[in-house]
Amino acid sequence: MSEAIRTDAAPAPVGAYPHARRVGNLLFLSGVGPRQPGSNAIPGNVHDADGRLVGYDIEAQCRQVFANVRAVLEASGAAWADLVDVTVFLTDMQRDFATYNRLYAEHFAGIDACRTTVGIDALPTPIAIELKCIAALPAQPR
Ligand SMILES: O=C(O)C/C=C/C(=O)C(=O)O
Repeated sequence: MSEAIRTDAAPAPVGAYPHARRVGNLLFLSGVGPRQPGSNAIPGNVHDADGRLVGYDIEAQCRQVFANVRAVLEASGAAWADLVDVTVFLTDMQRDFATYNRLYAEHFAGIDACRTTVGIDALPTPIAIELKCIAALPAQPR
């Protein structure tokens, strides 16, 4: 069984891809950032009068990206506890790792998902964090 999942509860993809794809009991999530579903606003981003990004709040972005991952999981019939592998992309590792790592620990306590954190130059939208997740659903349907 293979099924693509799309939902209005998470920010719209910025290209030709679904929010997730389920293959058997494995659920592969596309990369998701902290844009707000329905508006594309990015929590904590600060712009100058000309609209240029002059600062951002990594804590607000972390909380929203975790909420967006949860929304995709729930739209797919999965739960936060089903996460087994998480890849995290940060555009400013030096500035943001400690805050992100603290919030990650709060959200993933008891989950024991594997994790990899990668520093990168940029993401397709002006965000500071993106998550790429894999979940394993229980064998029995919920
Ligand atoms: O969700 C975003 O804001 C940006 C993420 C984009 C991608 O992961 C992609 O285009 O592949």
